[in-house]
Amino acid sequence: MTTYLIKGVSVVGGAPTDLLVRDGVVAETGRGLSAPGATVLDADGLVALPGLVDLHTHLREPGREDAETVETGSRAAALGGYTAVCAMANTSPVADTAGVVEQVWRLGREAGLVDVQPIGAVTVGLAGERLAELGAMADSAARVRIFSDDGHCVADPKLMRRALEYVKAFDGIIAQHAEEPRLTEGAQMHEGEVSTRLGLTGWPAVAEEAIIARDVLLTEHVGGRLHVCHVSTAGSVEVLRQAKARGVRVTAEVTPHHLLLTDARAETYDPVYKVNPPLRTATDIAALRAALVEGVIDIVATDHAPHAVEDKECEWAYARPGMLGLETALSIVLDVLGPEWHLIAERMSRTPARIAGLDGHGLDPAAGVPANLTLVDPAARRVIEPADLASRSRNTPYARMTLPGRIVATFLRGEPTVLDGKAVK
Ligand SMILES: NC(=O)N[C@@H](CC(=O)O)C(=O)O
Ligand SMILES: [Zn+2]
Ligand SMILES: [Zn+2]
Repeated sequence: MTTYLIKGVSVVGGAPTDLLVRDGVVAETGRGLSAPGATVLDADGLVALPGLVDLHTHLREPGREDAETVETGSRAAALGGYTAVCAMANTSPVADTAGVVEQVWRLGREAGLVDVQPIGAVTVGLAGERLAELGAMADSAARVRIFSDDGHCVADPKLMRRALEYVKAFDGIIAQHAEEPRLTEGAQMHEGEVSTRLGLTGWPAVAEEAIIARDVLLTEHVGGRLHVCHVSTAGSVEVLRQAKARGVRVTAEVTPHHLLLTDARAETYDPVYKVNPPLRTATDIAALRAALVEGVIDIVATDHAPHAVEDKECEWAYARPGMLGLETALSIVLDVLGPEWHLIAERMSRTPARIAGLDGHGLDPAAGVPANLTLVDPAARRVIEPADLASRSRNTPYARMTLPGRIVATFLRGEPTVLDGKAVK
């Protein structure tokens, strides 16, 4: 195993120091370190962050390997500065058994680019009718702790209650895709001024807010743990704020795209902007940004949702919802929050690692800590070229935009997965 001496790096925005990475851990830190035989990386001007952790990634394997695989998605993640991702269950077959979650977990190990932690489905086939084998998935080699029917809402309140209750036995979490299905039948975009003008069926904010309100009450009632996926409205923020003030064990995520893009993008009729929940208004964006700073929203999660060309380059109404996120997330957050390194580390690494219970992740680089870290060049600016992305899909909403920040290197347990901005394998 190669030893690396990272020279002159700012650890989470602090004064420049050196990091000696040896045998999978940060062996030493301090100024003017020397280590004969070590590979020296000049990190002048770079910022070291704990490796990013994504609580919401679609890797599409098994079933849609034409859109992404565990390996290609893992490479995209490493290039984005991630060292761990949680893989959503809406694959084909659905990850609703110990067998499927173990397969995804094993594929992640084989790729060896990030730690892939499978999320299990809440209901069999995501059909919302009966609970999947939650206990068997928890006991499997994949040790599943987060369960989600993401892509679908667990709409039946009785099932949701039973799921929240069941996973308490192993301190599990239900991650909800909050969308009241009756309120979003045929929905194409955010319900508001723009949808009215374009004549597209609207997805009202209340369809999200009503489910979150119901679920925090259910969670409070059973004493469970709830995580709310891709929060997108100002009203949802208020529901979460009240729930947290009462001490309900609820956490929430926001995606980079919901922090930056508005429903006005739909005016282009380019389905690259079609996503679930839909892009909202500037007022929602302002509330989401403030909530992220404040901590009412705990984390940024990408909801990286690769789709094959034929599922995206078609008429808006027929296009699948979802957009890529892993390779651009840090740049968008940097653009939105500015170089607030502690906040970025908190919202993109420490807290998601803690929620998911990922040992060895989310820890600031310090002596004795597993070397899961990423080096960022905050001064760099780059133009996003879809063809250059490592993802197998091309559905980025940031094509040809110039974004701040570049991932220079990523280390997983002391082994580089990215060096000089390029994937190592
Ligand atoms: N976000 C999306 O628009 N799509 C996701 C599903 C989901 O996150 O709900 C997908 O799997 O493509
Ligand atoms: Zn979802
Ligand atoms: Zn998703």
